Amino acid sequence: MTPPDPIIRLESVYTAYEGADRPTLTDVSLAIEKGEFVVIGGPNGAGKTTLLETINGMLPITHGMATVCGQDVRKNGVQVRCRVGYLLQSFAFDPLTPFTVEEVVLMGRFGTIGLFRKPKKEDYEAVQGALSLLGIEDLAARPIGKLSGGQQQKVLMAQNLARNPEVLLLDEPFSNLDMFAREEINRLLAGLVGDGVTVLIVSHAFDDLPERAVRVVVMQEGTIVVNRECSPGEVEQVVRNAGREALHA
Ligand SMILES: Nc1ncnc2c1ncn2[C@@H]1O[C@H](COP(=O)(O)OP(=O)(O)OP(=O)(O)O)[C@@H](O)[C@H]1O
Repeated sequence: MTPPDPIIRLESVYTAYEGADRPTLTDVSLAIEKGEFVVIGGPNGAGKTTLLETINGMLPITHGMATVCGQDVRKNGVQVRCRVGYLLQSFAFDPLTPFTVEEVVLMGRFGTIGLFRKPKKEDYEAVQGALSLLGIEDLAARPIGKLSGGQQQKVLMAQNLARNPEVLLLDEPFSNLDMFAREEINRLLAGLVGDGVTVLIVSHAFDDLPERAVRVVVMQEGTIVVNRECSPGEVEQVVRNAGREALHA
């Protein structure tokens, strides 16, 4: 039997921001299997967010090939984004944003519901399920803009989970969270990976990763310099070693 295709496959990908005179990602190749937990490290400006945006079909790929969930990212970005959850780095709502928490989480279902269609019972059930996974049912009726940064981050996580993503891209998801919330989200992520969801997480803090084998990817200057499996306890050392080697190169 032939093994299944990787759920994420990049082959010699170059990505450029609009108006930039040179590509931000250069010659990036990566194959991620379904259900892997991938930690992406590397210094500020190395291209970690750019890598997530590329996988999510948000940036023009100027060279190379990228498929996610079996879809060509260059041609079918919208279809890719329906199957991928993406938690943005340090996103904050305007205090006057006119939506409740429940409405913001329901927005995660829009790709499934379709434009101008009414949400169905199953959409509301998915919203309740996501709120309960994050332990924020009590916030459902609150205006999103009036919540704390950590609460907003949990709501955005719930929004992503409400769409039942096959791939979850998380850009520094712990930045606003207290230690208890971090532990809870980690348990949640371990459960999702156990259910076959593929998780990619950009982080600068590696102290409380789920207890399972992970793939660590280290980026520097727009390219991948390390890509290997290890235990969660080894991740920080792998990232540090890559940084030291770059300094002495
Ligand atoms: N919208 C943009 N337009 C042009 N260049 C950008 C844009 N966003 C990021 N860049 C550039 O792309 C490079 C990679 O940025 P990116 O945000 O991917 O880094 P990062 O590794 O996620 O950094 P950090 O750890 O600071 O979040 C940087 O040199 C940055 O200046």
